[in-house]
Amino acid sequence: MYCIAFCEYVCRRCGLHRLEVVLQKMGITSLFPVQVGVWQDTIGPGSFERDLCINSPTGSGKTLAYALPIVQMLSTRAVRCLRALVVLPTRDLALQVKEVFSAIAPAVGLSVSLAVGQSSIADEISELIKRPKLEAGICYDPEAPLLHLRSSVDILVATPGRLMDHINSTKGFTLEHLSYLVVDETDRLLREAYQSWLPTVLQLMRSSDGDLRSLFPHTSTFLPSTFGSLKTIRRSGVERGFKSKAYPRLMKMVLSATLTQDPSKLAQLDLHHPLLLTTGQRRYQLPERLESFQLVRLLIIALYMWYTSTYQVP
Ligand SMILES: Nc1ncnc2c1ncn2[C@@H]1O[C@H](COP(=O)(O)OP(=O)(O)OP(=O)(O)O)[C@@H](O)[C@H]1O
Repeated sequence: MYCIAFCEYVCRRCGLHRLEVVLQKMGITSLFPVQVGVWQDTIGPGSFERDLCINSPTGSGKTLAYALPIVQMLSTRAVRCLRALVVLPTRDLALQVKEVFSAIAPAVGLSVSLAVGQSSIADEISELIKRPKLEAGICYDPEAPLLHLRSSVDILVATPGRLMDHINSTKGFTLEHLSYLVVDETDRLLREAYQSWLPTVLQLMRSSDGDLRSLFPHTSTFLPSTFGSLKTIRRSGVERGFKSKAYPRLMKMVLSATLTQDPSKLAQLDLHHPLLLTTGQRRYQLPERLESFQLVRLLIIALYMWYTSTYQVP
């Protein structure tokens, strides 16, 4: 047990060093405030225990803020499967984010892919799904190939429409091992439903195989489990469910330059004890006079407590 923890610690340190080298090559010598904030809340003791809502202006470095901790956390993964999904509303934004991941992830042996509209879905499938090499004398049944299909990527950057295409029709494409979900440009993605991608993704990650069958009766994507007996242990936290049974939890990060504070909209994301990180100017500020009032009120309370304890007022 301690041995595994120690090996993991050593691997993480190596991964961190490799990431530092890559960042230096990219000309990044220090982290922007949002990147420091997210790193502190995701790496280290208690990491990823809460979902994060990040509200930070355009150009403040949000992409690297989530890319760095995700790549660092996945750097010790033993088996390749789809563990992180980043969703963006447009193809151009997805391309930009994919470039950032592609710049850092290979340094720790992770592979990144893109799923966006206006590009060949066949090319995407061949990049996303690994087919087994046919060995001499072994003939796989083409009608039952799912046991042999595996993800060739660890991280996928996608737009909602193409993501839904893969969910509905790409054999071997599964979200069952997902540990991190990033919803970038959240406001925009929540405004437009895009084929109900969000409830679908959330449902897929919660459901048992039985539920999936009823949800997608026409697809064979999930049947049988692509990885046979392999079960993902999402180590970034557990939730207590029915009868306090613990089950692994997906970590979510939602970001925007103008993040909605409307609880009914945020509720769609099903966030777990969300923590709001905000940089730049505060969106809502107390009027100056109200802050002075708050200070005076605290002084009055302190004086009252001192008076009642000193003179033992009943
Ligand atoms: N720590 C850093 N040091 C120097 N440059 C950085 C750092 N982090 C990010 N950058 C650069 O800052 C620019 C803006 O970063 P990024 O696109 O991630 O911002 P953003 O907050 O995601 O903006 P948007 O809201 O437009 O998506 C990029 O060119 C990126 O390479």
